Amino acid sequence: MGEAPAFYVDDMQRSFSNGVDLKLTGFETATAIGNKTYVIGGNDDPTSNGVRIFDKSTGEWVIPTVLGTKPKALEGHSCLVLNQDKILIIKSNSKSNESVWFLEVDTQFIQDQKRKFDSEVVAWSKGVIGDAERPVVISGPSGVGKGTLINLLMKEFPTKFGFSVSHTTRAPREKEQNRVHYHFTKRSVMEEEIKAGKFLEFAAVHGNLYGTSIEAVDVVADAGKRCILDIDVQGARSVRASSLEAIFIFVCPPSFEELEKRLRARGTETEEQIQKRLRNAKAELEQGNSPGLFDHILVNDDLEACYERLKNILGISKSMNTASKTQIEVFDLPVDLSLSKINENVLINCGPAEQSVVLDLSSMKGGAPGRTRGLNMYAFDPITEGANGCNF
Ligand SMILES: Nc1ncnc2c1ncn2[C@@H]1O[C@H](COP(=O)(O)OP(=O)(O)OP(=O)(O)O)[C@@H](O)[C@H]1O
Ligand SMILES: Nc1nc2c(ncn2[C@@H]2O[C@H](COP(=O)(O)O)[C@@H](O)[C@H]2O)c(=O)[nH]1
Repeated sequence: MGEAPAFYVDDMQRSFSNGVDLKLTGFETATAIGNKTYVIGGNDDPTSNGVRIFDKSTGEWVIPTVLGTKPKALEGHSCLVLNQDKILIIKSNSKSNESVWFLEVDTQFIQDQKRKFDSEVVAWSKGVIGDAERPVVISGPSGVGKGTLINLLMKEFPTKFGFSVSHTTRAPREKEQNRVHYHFTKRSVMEEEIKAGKFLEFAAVHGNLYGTSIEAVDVVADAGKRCILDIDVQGARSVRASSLEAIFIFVCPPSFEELEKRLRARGTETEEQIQKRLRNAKAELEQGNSPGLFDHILVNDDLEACYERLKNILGISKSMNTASKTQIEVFDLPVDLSLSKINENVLINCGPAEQSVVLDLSSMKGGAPGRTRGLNMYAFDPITEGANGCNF
């Protein structure tokens, strides 16, 4: 069963932790793990960013750094502690596919971030019902044709793929649009955002800062699309070390001379910038072969042939554009619900008049920063199905 939290709520909806009034407001909940009580939700107070922590050992409140994209309008919800390192949050009065969230409070990722920030850190990840397709990281030297290949893919499969719009401190090129090709950003602003933990990865590339925000990847996932990231080799290494579980593809030119020809023919860089990019390309081509980093090496010789090979790697064909996705059943969750847990199953009790819902966590993977995928959710009638060998 779910662990009993070390707080209680009196008749006046006031929660106490070791005798201290937590002064819960509105839709806030309090969940205790060890010495800490996590107060979640409420009226989107910007100073607490939706999470505040009462530390019983010091008797002090702590406002943590909150990473990841938090749920919108986190009003009524129920919480359950999982593995003492994360809190499962089920939003009430919501669609089941939007209802499952995790707040990581002491996972390996959080422990690493706490060391980095030298302060209290928590991170949101959205629960995805079913197994969303793995994001695709495409790397390779400047001018090799990554953007050209990605454009072909997005044009042919507009409903299937979404581009992760990076941040950069470089100036826009003539036809580049802010928020479409990049989020063009001042270095000082981007540095602040990096410090605030908003980036999945970032790197200094050809003298500018580039980075993928957690939000850029979440926006694509929220649109139900498979995310494509066009990032350099350093960025690929960081993503490899994260929980994103992407497919990594390195694009090579047929020769160094051909790479230089393409970069010059594109006509977007000064001679000095071209020289810098070509110098960096040598190092990148060496790193592209680092063991364990890239899953596939793609030589972009003939564009059409290379594009076909890319589609093969991604396991797609033209017919997939129209093929319907496996439908996941969507339930309405009521205003009042409660949670209990047995083994890997969470029972979402929806009240006597409603069918209950089971959230099966056994195939759960991923996590912050990103998504927690592989969840299974189905309606459950405890009266008729309880006797039929279900796990409850
Ligand atoms: N297979 C190919 N054969 C010939 N030209 C190509 C091929 N692929 C791409 N190009 C051309 O090479 C140039 C560079 O391509 P592109 O801008 O896509 O490179 P990129 O890898 O995205 O570069 P960057 O990392 O600098 O953004 C473009 O002018 C493009 O039209
Ligand atoms: N680590 C990251 N690298 C990125 C990101 N977005 C783009 N890039 C890489 O930068 C170079 C140069 O790009 P350009 O648009 O200035 O030609 C190229 O290799 C891109 O792959 C990012 O978010 N993170």
